[in-house]
Amino acid sequence: MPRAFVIVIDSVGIGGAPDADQYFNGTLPDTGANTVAHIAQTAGLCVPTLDAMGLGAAVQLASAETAKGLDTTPTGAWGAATEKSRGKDTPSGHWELAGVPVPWEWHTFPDTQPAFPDDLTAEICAAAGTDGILGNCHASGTVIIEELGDAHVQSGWPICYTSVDSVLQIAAHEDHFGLQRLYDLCAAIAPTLHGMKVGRVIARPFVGSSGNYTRTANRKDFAIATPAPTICNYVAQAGRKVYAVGKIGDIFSMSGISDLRKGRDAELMGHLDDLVSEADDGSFIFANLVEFDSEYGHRRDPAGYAAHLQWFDAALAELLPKLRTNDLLIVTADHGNDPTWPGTDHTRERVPVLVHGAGARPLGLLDFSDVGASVAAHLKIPYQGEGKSFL
Ligand SMILES: O=P(O)(O)O[C@H]1O[C@H](CO)[C@@H](O)[C@H]1O
Ligand SMILES: [Mn+2]
Ligand SMILES: [Mn+2]
Repeated sequence: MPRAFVIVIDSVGIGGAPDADQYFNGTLPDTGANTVAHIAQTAGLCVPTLDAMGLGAAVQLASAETAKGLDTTPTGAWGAATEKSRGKDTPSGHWELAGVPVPWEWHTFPDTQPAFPDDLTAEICAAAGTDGILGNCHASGTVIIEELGDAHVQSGWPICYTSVDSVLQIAAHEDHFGLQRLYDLCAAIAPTLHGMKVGRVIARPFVGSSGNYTRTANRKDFAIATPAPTICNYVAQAGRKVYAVGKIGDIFSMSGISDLRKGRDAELMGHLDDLVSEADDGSFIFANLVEFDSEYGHRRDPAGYAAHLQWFDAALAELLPKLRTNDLLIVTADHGNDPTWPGTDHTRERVPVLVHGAGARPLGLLDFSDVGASVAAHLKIPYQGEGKSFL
C-alpha cells in the first residue's frame, strides 16, 4: 500500500504572495519579501537535491525572481502554492496544507505596552500565583529573556510577550519558575485565549544564569482546535496510521495523530529515516522542521539559514533513495521568514511544493490545500477537505 510523507520546512517561502502588501513587519509591507531568493543572493546557497526537485523553478514561478545558483532542470513534480487564510503564521499554513483554510480573522495584540488587556493580565497572574507579569509587549523571544531574565528570576513573575502572529508566549526559567508550572499556566489560560481567537499560547522555557540565558527544546504550543477535520483526521478515519514528527502534534492538538516523535531538527531527520523503514503500509507521515524559522528566520541570520538548508538538502539526498516504490514525498513550507527583511516577524509569501514519486512535471500555481487533497488521493482514502489533487 502507498505511503505519503509531507515535510514542512518551516518558513521556507519563495516570494510572490499576491496579498503581501496586506502583511507587515512593523510598518513595512511584506511586498517583495522572498526567503529563498534573498538567502541565495546574500549568503549563497548550494542545495542540489531541492533544486533538482524544482526549488529554483518554483521560486521563478512564484515570484519572477531568480534564486542565484538554483538553475537545475527539475526531475521531480514541482509547483508554488498560494495561501488564502488570513494569517502568515504556523497554524494557518499547516491547517490549510492539511485541507482546512482558516475561516476566521485571528485576534492579534497591539504593538503597545501594555499589549494585553488588564483582565487577561489579571487572569494570568491568578493562574500563575504572582502579583504581576513582565514584558506585556511585542518582542523577540531571545532578546526579551536577555532583557528580563534577571527580573524574572528575582520577582518570579512570568515574561509574557507577543508578535504580529496571533500568539501569547510565556517565557519562564525551568529551575526558578519550574517547567511543569509553566505548562500548567499555559494550559490554564489557553481556553480564554482560544475563546478570543488567539491561535496559540506558547510555553518558552529557558535555563542559564544572568547574561547567559538560553531557550530549551521544551517549548510547547497550546493551539486552538481546527474548525473542521484535516487530512490527519481523514487518514485516521480510514483506519490508517498518522505519524507526527516535530511540532505537528501541537499544531493539530494531536487530533487524528497516533504516533508522535519530537526533538531538534537533526533528531527529527533521524525519526524520518526510521519511519521510511518502519512506518506502516498506507500511513501518513507529517513532519515539521522548525529551526529554519526559529533559529535563523526570526533571528535574521541569512548565513545560518543557508547552512541549515544545505544540511537539510544533504539529509534529504540520503533519505530519498530509501523510499519504497509507491511512496510519495512532498517538501513544502507554511509561510516565509525572509532573514534579510526588516523586523523579526514572518513574511507573507508563496511556498514551494516539491514532489518526489509523481514523475517530472510542472504543477503550476497551486493552493495550499491541494497538498492535503493530493495526500488523500495518493493514499486512496475518502476526503472532504478543501483542495484539488495534483496527482
Ligand atoms: O521570537 P520568538 O519567541 O522565537 O517568537 C516567534 O515564534 C512565534 C511562534 O512561532 C512567532 O509568533 C514569533 O514571535
Ligand atoms: Mn511556521
Ligand atoms: Mn515563526
